[in-house]
Amino acid sequence: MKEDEVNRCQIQNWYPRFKSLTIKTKFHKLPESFINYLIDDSGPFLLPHSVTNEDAMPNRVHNFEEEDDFQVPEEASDDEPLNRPSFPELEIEIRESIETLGGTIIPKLNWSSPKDAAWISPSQNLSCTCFNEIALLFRSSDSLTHDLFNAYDSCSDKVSSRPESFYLALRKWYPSLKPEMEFRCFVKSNELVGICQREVTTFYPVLLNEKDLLKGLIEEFFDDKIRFEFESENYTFDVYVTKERRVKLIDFNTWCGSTLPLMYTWEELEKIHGECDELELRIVESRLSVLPGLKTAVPYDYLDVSAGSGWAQVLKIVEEEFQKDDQSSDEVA
Ligand SMILES: Nc1ncnc2c1ncn2[C@@H]1O[C@H](COP(=O)(O)OP(=O)(O)OP(=O)(O)O)[C@@H](O)[C@H]1O
Repeated sequence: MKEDEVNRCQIQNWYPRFKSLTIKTKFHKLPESFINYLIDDSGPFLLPHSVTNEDAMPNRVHNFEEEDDFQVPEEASDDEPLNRPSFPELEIEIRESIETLGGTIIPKLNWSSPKDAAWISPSQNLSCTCFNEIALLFRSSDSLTHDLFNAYDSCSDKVSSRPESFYLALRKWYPSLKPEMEFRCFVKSNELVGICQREVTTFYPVLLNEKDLLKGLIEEFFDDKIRFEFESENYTFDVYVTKERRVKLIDFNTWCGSTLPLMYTWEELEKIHGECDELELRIVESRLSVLPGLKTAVPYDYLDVSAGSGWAQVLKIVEEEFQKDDQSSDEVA
């Protein structure tokens, strides 16, 4: 892979050309002081001081002394006051953009969203209404370390350790996107060689009936809108199919590198020849064939403790072993 191919997948680069096909997005070039704040591991984690009085964690205790039963530990009082970072200009510009996008957004850096950090947000998802919520998600995300440090690691012509500039992309938030309607599409030598379900941890029966229809819609979208417009030969893109059967572009990603092939393997995709082989839309065909999640990478089997599950069987064996041990220790005693 070449650096150019990686660069084309940065949202601030592809967005202007594909604006009409994707989610409305606003961009802010990030000052290096904010990038340093994101990567600084030296002290305690502090949210920026908000000049607009917006708070990422409204329910947390702000002033411990106001708590009825709070006693100041001696060593804690030495730490005050904490020097909180502040980015007043950026915060105000972001507030304006969020307002024009309807009040709620999902944030992204050049390539990635902080998708692994949703658990820390009070909403438990990636929606944000203010700068401090964005800062909280970004500081808590490991996905963003790809953008900050490793974006060019798979490049054969690597000279850059990071992009020249970082951008914050604010995308209008759609609360009712259905995960089963998101698909990843694989393009090799300008041919669409594979499509698959993006959320692979769940079986969606509806997809069994709609597979052919969805494949046709996505293929047509690729032929009409993407194939001759995106400059790379090998890449992936994610789409969402609306209930009106319109295909919306979510994102471009590289071929291989840090992009997950989801229900395929890269070896398998390399062998498909777009012109000869029939295009396949691969879905989870039954409850038994779900795959580990992207966010936690914990296999479903690990979480499933219901009767008859893998865990139930392991626990049964362990219990039997304990019983045997008990019996033999009884015998010894
Ligand atoms: N505007 C939006 N409103 C609501 N949810 C969204 C929106 N945009 C994206 N999402 C959800 O967030 C997820 C991650 O978004 P996105 O693809 O932009 O992140 P990413 O970091 O580039 O992910 P990947 O690296 O897997 O492509 C999407 O799969 C989708 O479920």
